[in-house]
Order: sequence, then C-alpha cells, then structure tokens
Amino acid sequence: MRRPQRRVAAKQTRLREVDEIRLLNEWIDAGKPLPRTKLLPPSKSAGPVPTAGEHPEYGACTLFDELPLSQKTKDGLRKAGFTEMSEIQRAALPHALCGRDILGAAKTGSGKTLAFVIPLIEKLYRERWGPEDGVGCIILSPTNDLAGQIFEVIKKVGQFHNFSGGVIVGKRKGIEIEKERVNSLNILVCTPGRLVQHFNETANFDCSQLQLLVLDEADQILDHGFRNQVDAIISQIPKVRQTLLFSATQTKSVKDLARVSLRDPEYISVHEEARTATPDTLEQYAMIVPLEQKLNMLWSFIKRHLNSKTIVFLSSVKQVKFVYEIFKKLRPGIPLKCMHGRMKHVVQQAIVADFNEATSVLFSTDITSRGLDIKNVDWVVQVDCPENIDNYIHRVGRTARYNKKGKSLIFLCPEEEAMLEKLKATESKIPIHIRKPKAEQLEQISQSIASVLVKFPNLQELGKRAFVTYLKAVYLQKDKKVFNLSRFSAEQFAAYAASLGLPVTPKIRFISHKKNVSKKDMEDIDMKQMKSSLEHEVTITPKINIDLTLCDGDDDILYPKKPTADANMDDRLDDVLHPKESATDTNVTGLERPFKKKKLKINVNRPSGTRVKYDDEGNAIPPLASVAEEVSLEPVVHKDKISQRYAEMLREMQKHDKEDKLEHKKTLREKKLQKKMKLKRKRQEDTGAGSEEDSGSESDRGQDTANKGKKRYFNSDDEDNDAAKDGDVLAQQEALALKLLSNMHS
Ligand SMILES: Nc1ncnc2c1ncn2[C@@H]1O[C@H](COP(=O)(O)OP(=O)(O)OP(=O)(O)O)[C@@H](O)[C@H]1O
Repeated sequence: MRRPQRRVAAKQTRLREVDEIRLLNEWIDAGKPLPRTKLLPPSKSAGPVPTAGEHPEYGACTLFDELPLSQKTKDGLRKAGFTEMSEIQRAALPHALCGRDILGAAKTGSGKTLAFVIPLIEKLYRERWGPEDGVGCIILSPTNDLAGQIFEVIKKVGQFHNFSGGVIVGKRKGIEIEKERVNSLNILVCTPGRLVQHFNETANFDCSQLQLLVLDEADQILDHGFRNQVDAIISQIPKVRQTLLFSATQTKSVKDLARVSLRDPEYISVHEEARTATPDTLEQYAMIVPLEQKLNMLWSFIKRHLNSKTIVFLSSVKQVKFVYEIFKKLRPGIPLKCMHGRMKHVVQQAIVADFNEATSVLFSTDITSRGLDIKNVDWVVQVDCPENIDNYIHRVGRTARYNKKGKSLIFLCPEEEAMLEKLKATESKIPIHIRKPKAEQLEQISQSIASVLVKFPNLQELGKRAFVTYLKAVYLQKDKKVFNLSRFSAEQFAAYAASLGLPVTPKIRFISHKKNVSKKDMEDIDMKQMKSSLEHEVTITPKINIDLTLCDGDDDILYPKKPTADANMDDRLDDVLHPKESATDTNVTGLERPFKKKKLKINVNRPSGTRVKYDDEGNAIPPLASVAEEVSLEPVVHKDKISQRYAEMLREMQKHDKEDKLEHKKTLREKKLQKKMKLKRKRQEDTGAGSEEDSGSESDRGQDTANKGKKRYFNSDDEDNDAAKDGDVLAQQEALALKLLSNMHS
C-alpha cells in the first residue's frame, strides 16, 4: 500500500521540478539582460517573485529571491543567511544564469564565491543532472584549503539539491577509492595538478559531458605555475561549455584568456571605478624596519595586540616554522599557530578551523594569502615584502571581509623602498599610511632567542635554514627594483643572523648552486662580498642604537596610548591607529625612515661561544659557560689539550712536507735521466754504432761534462744525505742502462 504512495509522491515532485525548470528557462530567456549591460542596482527592490507567465527582467534586482533560481537554491541561500546580493553578485549572476562566460573581478571578501556557486548549481539543476551523468562541473582552485572552503559553500547553498560532489586535493593517499568514485561525482572542486592526475591515471575518467568550468583566483591559475596542467585540462574537456573566471586581481593577458577559450565573455569589474583596490573598511599601514629589527618589531606588535586575531605573513616555510617555534618558547601571552604547504591537508584544515574560532596569531606562508575566508581577522601583518602589488592585495584581503573592519601592517626594509613607492603610486589605488614606531618601547629579543637556541640545538639548525631561505626567497624574486640582495651590506646579513639568535652567520651556498637563474640575476649579487663577509662571526653591540630611541613616537602603531578605564579593546586599537592625523599619512613625500641602520661592531676575532647572555638577575654571562654549568662542572675549554693537539698537527705536517720534497726530487731526477739517455742514443746514432765510447767530439765531451755537472748538481744536496745516497744509486743505474743500450745497438 505504501509503495505506490511513495511512487506517486516522487512522481509529483518530479513533475513539480519539471514545471519549475520550464518556468525558470522561460524566465531566464525572456528577462535576461542584454550582453555587455552593466547591471547597476535599482534604488528599490524589483518587486515580488513572478508567477507563471510573468517574466520580469532580473538584471537589476538586489535580492536573491528576485532571481530566476530554483526553490531549493533559494532555500539553501536563506538557510545559510544570504538574502541580499553583493555588488559582484548583482553584476555577475544575471549574466551567468543565462549561460554567458564571465571574466569577473571584485575586491577581496566581496562575495565572488557565491557569484559562481549559484550559477553552477542552477545549471546542473535545470539540466536535470543525475549521478549517471557524471562530471558536470569542475572548479579549479590554486590551493587545497581554498578548494575545501569552496566545497563548503556549495554544500550550504546546495543542501536541498541531490547532486554529488567531491574535493580532490592533497596527497595521493586514498587515490584508489577516489579513482573508483570520481566518475560518479557531479561537481569536482580540485587543484589543477590533482585533476590532471585523474586524466592521466584513472581509467575511463570522463569529462566529455562537462557543462561548466570555473577558475577561482583565475589570474593565479592561468599564471605560469599552473600552465602545463591547465593546458592539459583544457585539452580534455569539451569546447562548448560555460566558463567563469573570478579573482580580486584579474588577468589582463589576452593570451591567457585565449587558452581557456572564453566565448564572447562578459567583463565584469565592479570596483573598477572605485577609489581604492582594497576594501574601504581596511586601514593600511606601512613601517620602515631594518632587516635585523623585524623580529623585534613583530614580537613587540604581538605583545601589544594580545586580544587581536592576527595573520603574520613570512616568505618561506622555514621562516614560518622558526618564528613560530621561537615565539612559542618565548610565550607572548596569546595562542600561536602556524600554517604552510608542507603540512598535511587534514592538519591545515584543522588549523584553519581552529583559527576561525579562536583569537590567536597565525604565522603563515602565502598559502593562506588567497581566497581564505577566516572570520574576524583583526590584523594582517606582512613581515616579509610581498612579491608584487597583487600579492599585497590578496594578503591584506584576509581581513576587512564583507563590510567588516580590519587593519593591515607591512614591514619594509629601507632597501625595499621601491615597494613603498609602488604601493603609494596612484594607479595602485592603495591608501596606505606610513607610521613610525615608538622605538624606546621596542622590545629587543635577540638575546632571548639566542638563549632558546642554546637550549634547543635543533632550533639553531632551523634558524640557520630560516636565514638562508629568506635570502634565497629575496634572491629569487623577479622584481629586482624591490628585491636586490646587493643592496644589503655584509654587516646587515650578519646582524640579521644575530637577530635570529644565531651565533655565527650561516654561509649562503645556494648562490653558486642555483639552477634556472639567469646570469644577469647572478650578477646582481656581489658574491665575493657576501661570501667573504658571511664567514665571519659578527656581534651586535648590546646597546640599542641611539637614533632608534630618538624617534618621534606620535605616529605609533605598535604602542597604544594608555586606554581610559572604560574603553574596550577595539577603542584602544582605534586610538593607536588614529593618532592625530598628520603629514605622515599618504601624502608623505619620500620615504620616512624611523630607524637608522643599527650600528654594528664586527668582531671577527671574537672566539665563538662568547655571545653575551644574561642570567635571571640580568647579569651578563657567556652562554656557553652557562650551558656548561648545566651539563657538568668541568671547564668546557681544555687549553692544554688544544695545544697538545696543535703540536701533533704540526709534527704531522712537517713529516708530510719532507716526504713531498723527496718525492718531487725523485721525479725530477728520473726526467733528467730519460733526457740524458735520449741524448746519448742520438749521439751514438750520429757517430755510428759500435764506435768507442770515448771517441766523441769536443762538443760531445763538453755536453757530457755539462751533463755530469748537472748530475753532480742533483747529487749535491748537502742538506740531504739520503738524496746523495739516492744519487749514487742513480749513477749506477745510469751506467747500467747505457751498457744495455750499447749492447742493443751492437
Ligand atoms: N550576499 C551575501 N550576504 C552576506 N554575506 C555574504 C554574501 N556574499 C558573500 N558573503 C560572505 O562574505 C565573505 C566573503 O566572501 P567570499 O569568500 O566569496 O569573498 P571573495 O570575493 O571570494 O574573496 P577573495 O577575493 O578573498 O577570495 C564570506 O564570509 C561570505 O559568506
């Protein structure tokens, strides 16, 4: 009895869906905007949802409910809390829903994800896509985490639909199960490399029915890093399809666009006319910080913003690991996290989820710079200079998302002045303010780091690598106007190493080993200067540079003015960042230098292990001595043993020297003998075989005499009796050889 009822209900649902799809198709077709129409929002809502037969234009509506969307999608959107569209959604959705290709650009955090997720769900729904139809839509993302995040949005919006989907990212583990299932998934969200892997390895992997291809962070995906993979993907999917490209910094390369064969695309750049390229709710600051002060500055910043959720960008995995481990040991008073590409995907996911919830500091490489939507990030701090302006825009875009407020701070070395100029340039449209730190409050942590490294030798190794990879990262950057190692002095490198707590400046081997680096790039580095100088040990004078403490502290980002008793944390932060507006803001001409280079004292003769370290009472103690105290009461350095070892080495060297000299003399004598025998043979040939040995001419005799003289010379090494003995033996051998020769010729 029940079965027919269920079948009837299913049939009714199907019929309702077919009706709905018919209505949607008619509406989409009848009310679609003209191509190239810039879809500006009307002053008020477009009115109620149409009933059957009504097909109002949907090009200018502001609410999701006013779009020709399926009820299931509308329910999903409502349940996820989305009612009103953002600018990019208003501009892109009407064109995307009627099947047009789109090249879309809008500021970070402006809602681009929904602008492609809604059309793809709707497309599959209207096509009545089912499991047996296979892959209907592919979304390419540059990173694993972003792919995971996009998939979450699809799950939310499509929660009332019946599509299957999957995220294909990460390592090969579990690939066999994936291969079995991939053909039955309707929506794939993947990194390009992993998709290519399926094209190469999965038998019968079929995308021939693909309806829609999305490239999120399209400029990065079309960049040379993914070139081969994207070309391979494009060659495997149907030419007739809908293609959507989105990014905050869109590609302008016609060649790139040709590669994905867009068909008469709509170019949608909603913020093109905007005053700024970054969100209006974002406050941006730059500080000029010498390389060797960056860690001190970062530490001081974190200590002063213990109630803020902060992302800190560093340029390499090693740096992220090192700074995270060191700061963790130094305990700033706020939870710390780190994230980089060498982590497993599940670990990355856990970190992002954790960071989403908790107020903490996340140290990260650029793996989190694009697309990641983390809730309520207060600050983005760029300790290392971004590769270019686009990279800067994406990094700062991790805060101030979707109308929320946020702040960003970038540390630039005086040597990276060109980047500040680029940021300030009118065409960059980045309203950045330059701030000077209050230097007398800057905490100097190099000594503390050095102490940590003494206790944890593995961290010292990590520190060395962090040092080298930082320089490597700078060296490999293309923009030599900004990144040029030759602008840094050897003393600066040494001071930087010291600021990482390293007792000796590590050698930089990569310079000579680097492959794929043009000769011109190689010339940019004064290798001689670096190599010779980096082998020396350098110390920073413990005294803080006087120029540093004389800084004007009014424009201070690090040190909030003392809050009034009833002010909350946000107000305090605002106090910091709204110092009396002064000429130091965007209008500042020329680069302000809050610091002068720290004066360094290079003590090349200082023996290692004499770095100044302080005990609990603040008295200076040599660090190695303190380690020795922990290990044993014996003195660490045994002078008598060292001198004994030196004496042994000297004796050995003298012995080797003598042997070498003898060997050399022997070789010379043998050569001489050969030459002499040759001459003799010639003479015998000239005078005729069998003639008496003493019947030679005067000249021959003279030569003989001369040779004899030479022989005597060789044998007359008065200082060396052994050699004289050798000479006698040789004379005998010589006579024997001559005899043999004359016998041969006779
Ligand atoms: N119409 C909307 N109403 C409310 N919130 C929205 C809407 N659209 C998007 N959001 C929210 O805005 C935030 C940013 O959206 P999204 O991640 O899509 O930005 P984006 O433009 O892709 O940013 P990025 O360029 O950094 O990738 C998300 O938390 C999202 O849930």
